[in-house]
Amino acid sequence: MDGRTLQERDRQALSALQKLRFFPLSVTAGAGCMLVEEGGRQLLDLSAAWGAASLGYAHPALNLAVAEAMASQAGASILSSTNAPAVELAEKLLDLVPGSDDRRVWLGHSGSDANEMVARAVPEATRRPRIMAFSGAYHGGTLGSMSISGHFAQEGVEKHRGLILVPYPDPYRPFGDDPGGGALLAHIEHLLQAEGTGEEVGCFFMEPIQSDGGMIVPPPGFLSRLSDLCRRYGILTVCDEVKVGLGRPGRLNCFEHEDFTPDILVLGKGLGGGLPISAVAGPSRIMDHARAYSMQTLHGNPICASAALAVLSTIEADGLAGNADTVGRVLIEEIMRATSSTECVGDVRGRGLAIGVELVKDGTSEPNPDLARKTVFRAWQLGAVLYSVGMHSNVLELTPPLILTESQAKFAAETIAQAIKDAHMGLVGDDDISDFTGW
Ligand SMILES: Cc1ncc(COP(=O)(O)O)c(/C=N/[C@@H]2CCCCNC2=O)c1O
Repeated sequence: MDGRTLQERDRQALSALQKLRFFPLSVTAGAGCMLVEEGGRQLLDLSAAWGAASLGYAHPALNLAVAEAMASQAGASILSSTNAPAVELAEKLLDLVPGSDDRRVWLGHSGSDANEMVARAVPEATRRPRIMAFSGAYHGGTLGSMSISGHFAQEGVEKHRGLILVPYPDPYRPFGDDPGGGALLAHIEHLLQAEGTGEEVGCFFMEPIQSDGGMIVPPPGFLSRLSDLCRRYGILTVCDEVKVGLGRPGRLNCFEHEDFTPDILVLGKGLGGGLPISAVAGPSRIMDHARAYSMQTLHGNPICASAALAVLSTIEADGLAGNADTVGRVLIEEIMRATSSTECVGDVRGRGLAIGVELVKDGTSEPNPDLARKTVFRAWQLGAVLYSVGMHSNVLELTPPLILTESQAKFAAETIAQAIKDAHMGLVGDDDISDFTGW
């Protein structure tokens, strides 16, 4: 090309509207957990593109599945014709996802369109117009999914009429100073008891680990007790596992850690292994309540459905949920060991390979977003890719490919610890990150 770098061409050609940049990463190739950037440097990807590259990059099973699907392309969607990969994927998901009712699967492109469909279909099918959700939750970037989200990135968008947002149970910053979550459950029940409210709420959106809100793991038993409360009021539980599902948390479904089975499960990101596909599994009284109701031209295309089938079979065949559990424990332990002498790490938490490292002002629990931005910038300089999340943008999010090895986890921990120390010492200046606003 004309001598300009990819970053320069990116700035002059791609819209800023969809950029969430933390450092000048220009990717030219990838394999396994490694990304290759312009100029040839290799970096360890601890984000997997916000959890989408569940099998890492250029995985042979994915390559084969996509090539075979393309070679005999069975149409391009399931709107007006069906195809075997889409049907097989739906059957596979109904087999893998526990549930009692007669259920159906809806296939979409993204977590956003999946959550948007649920937020539209449940109120209409149940005639219960209100929705409950958690503050801090990121359920999507489309109007409908933003309207039922509670993350600051979705402020300024009109919320779903009658939306009730409640705090997420955060043992590190507990509601009512009750890390066990009992005070919060009482608060939620009080809201439901208010004049007929409980009967007006059709569903409650929840993440079993609140990811963009800060990789927050709820206290043991909270979601199971919340699920019981919802059931008492006839409220459907919608479990958004777009980022933390499909083996990432050390179990196939993250809700399995929480001893409850949701009425509706939303999947995305890692389902396609880097190709755009999402899925909703739910009761047929919701999922079949209308025809031609929530569709997009390429929904259920056989290429992405084949990719998803390859992802699911690889997760099962290679025991990737177990690998996430084992390697995730190593990663957390190594991060804790490598940062034990620093006072700016407030909390290290997670399940499997869904991990958050909360950065705070020394010796306090006060969020430190500036340190987080400079740490992820420094980590990139040192050869690791990770980003920050949280309602205070002070939590390092680790969602690496599920194929991460223990030795890569040890390198990751050392690199993260070094990046925190370097950033804390001032090796990254404000001008280094001025072009990279993050959230
Ligand atoms: C729990 C959960 N549910 C739904 C979504 C929306 O998924 P899409 O971005 O595929 O539409 C997401 C997306 N999360 C954002 C995507 C935008 C960039 C910031 N990082 C994320 O992981 C999510 O984490």
